Amino acid sequence: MRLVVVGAAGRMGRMLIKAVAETEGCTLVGAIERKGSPALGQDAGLLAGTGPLGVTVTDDPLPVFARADGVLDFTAPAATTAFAALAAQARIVHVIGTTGLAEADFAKLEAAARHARIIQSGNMSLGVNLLAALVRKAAAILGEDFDIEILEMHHRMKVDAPSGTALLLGEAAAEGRKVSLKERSVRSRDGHTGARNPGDIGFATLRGGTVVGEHSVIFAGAGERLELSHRAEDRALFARGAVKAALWGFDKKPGYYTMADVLGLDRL
Ligand SMILES: NC(=O)C1=CN([C@@H]2O[C@H](COP(=O)(O)OP(=O)(O)OC[C@H]3O[C@@H](n4cnc5c(N)ncnc54)[C@H](OP(=O)(O)O)[C@@H]3O)[C@@H](O)[C@H]2O)C=CC1
Ligand SMILES: O=C(O)C1=N[C@H](C(=O)O)C[C@H](O)C1
Repeated sequence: MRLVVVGAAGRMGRMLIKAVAETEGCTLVGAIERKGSPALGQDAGLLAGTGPLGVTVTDDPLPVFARADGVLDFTAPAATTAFAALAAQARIVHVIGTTGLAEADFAKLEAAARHARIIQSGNMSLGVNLLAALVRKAAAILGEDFDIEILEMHHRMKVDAPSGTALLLGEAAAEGRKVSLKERSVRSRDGHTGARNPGDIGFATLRGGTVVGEHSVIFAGAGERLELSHRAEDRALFARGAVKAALWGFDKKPGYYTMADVLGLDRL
């Protein structure tokens, strides 16, 4: 499968280049960065620390998408919606790991998925997607007597909050409870907030150091507490998940898919 990495010089971009180079059946055919990036003109393999791959980083996605089967995209919301339109034009697979997407961005991705095969997830790891299935189940069984709080910690450079994973886990909890996350989520508390409303789903965000990604979903009941947690120890995990998603999407029809589809977890 011929793959392009966009946001090639980013923390995830470099991991993705390495993962593509290390995966049998995949070839890197393009690496894209934004205009003005110091990475432009460099060999993508040297950028990622794999040794030369003969692919030069450019800022012009159009000709690169035209010769690709798929694009791996861990960038930023404005870039991702623009890349989705190009992936739709080229009728290719678009794997999206970018987080911090707003409702309007999701609407653009849904539109692009009429022609592209979009696989989007706030977390590309098997562990987190299994955790989401477990959270859905626990929320359905435990009911509103148990307060749900979602705690996450990431490195100091992360720009969006709550994390995409925290929101994915919140959606799973809301689905389990058959409520709308939008209506029940509490994303911050400060000052005299009053007592907790039964049925709320709370989020707490920590940022610092080099933490790759840690998430806990806490079910706090009367006299007992259940905690389901995941700790990512290496970003390579997400990159391998993204490549797996691209390979899965190769022979699928245009549409909007998630990692639960890729991993077969939607049936749990
Ligand atoms: N779903 C998952 O499993 C995971 C998701 N993520 C998400 O992936 C995203 C990226 O994370 P991370 O790698 O740490 O962030 P970085 O900031 O290190 O990387 C993002 C890269 O994208 C580049 N970029 C931004 N806009 C464009 C554009 N228009 N064209 C080309 N390149 C562009 C940035 O360039 P510049 O620096 O010049 O802006 C940067 O090099 C975040 O949203 C993060 O939350 C991260 C890990 C796992
Ligand atoms: O920005 C990151 O680093 C990560 N982002 C994703 C998220 O927002 O959940 C996934 C992972 O936890 C790392």
